[in-house]
Amino acid sequence: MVGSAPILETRKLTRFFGPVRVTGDVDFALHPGERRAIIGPNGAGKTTFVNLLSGRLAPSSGQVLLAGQNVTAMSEAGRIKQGMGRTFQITSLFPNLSVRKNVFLAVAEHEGVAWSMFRSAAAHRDQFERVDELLGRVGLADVAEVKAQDLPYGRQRLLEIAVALALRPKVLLLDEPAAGIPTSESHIILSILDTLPKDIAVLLIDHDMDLVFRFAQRITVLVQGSIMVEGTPAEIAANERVRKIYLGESDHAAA
Ligand SMILES: Nc1ncnc2c1ncn2[C@@H]1O[C@H](COP(=O)(O)OP(=O)(O)OP(=O)(O)O)[C@@H](O)[C@H]1O
Repeated sequence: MVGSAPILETRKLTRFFGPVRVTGDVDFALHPGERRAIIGPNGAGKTTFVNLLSGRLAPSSGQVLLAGQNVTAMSEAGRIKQGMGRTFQITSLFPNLSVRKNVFLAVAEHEGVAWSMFRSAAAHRDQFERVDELLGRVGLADVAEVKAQDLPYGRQRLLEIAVALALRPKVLLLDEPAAGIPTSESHIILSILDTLPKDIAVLLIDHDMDLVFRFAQRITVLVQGSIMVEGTPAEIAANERVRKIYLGESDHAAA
């Protein structure tokens, strides 16, 4: 990773809401295949930062670069086409369609294949194989025919990951994939994250510190919209300022 060009980068990225600076002068770089987490106290600006990366929000100033290309003015849809994958806290699934159909539509969209009721199954064989592979990867093969809306919330989050992967992202932004999942089950998310293709850079935001510290190779700590410190999980766990400001008294010795 050292020496490789960043796949995702921000330069002096800044966002105001009215008079309040919620993101301030953020210089950030994520490298191909990296496993990174962003942590910070409530209101630190984590979700705003991800929204600026994905194009959901426009910055007040500064730049976002994806694979070296300045995408600051590009729409969210445009960035997805360029390889910026994302899961959403608010689900973006088709609730009435089956798990399999949700993933199929994403695969077909990515490959530019128009879905037709009148097409033979054989014509879609490659897409069906890809759908099966993705369902297996996120552990949803056994519920492939269940409607998305009938899945427990945690498994809907897994389906979102499958849909995001169907678009073959270079970068995957995961905003609270473990939200709504009991802490005792967050290891399921971790094991899915472990199976993600190694060439995809993954940026995780989550409040589950066990998940964050087990997942990340590096952690970026955001405080009041700016990067306070970056480092390995061991460095962050040992950082006095982080412990005081964010982790408090709890001990998250890097697992
Ligand atoms: N659309 C908006 N309009 C005005 N203020 C906003 C808006 N969105 C977020 N904020 C403010 O920006 C700050 C950062 O919010 P953000 O949701 O990005 O933080 P966060 O670190 O993701 O918080 P949490 O950990 O609680 O999810 C907060 O003070 C929030 O109230």
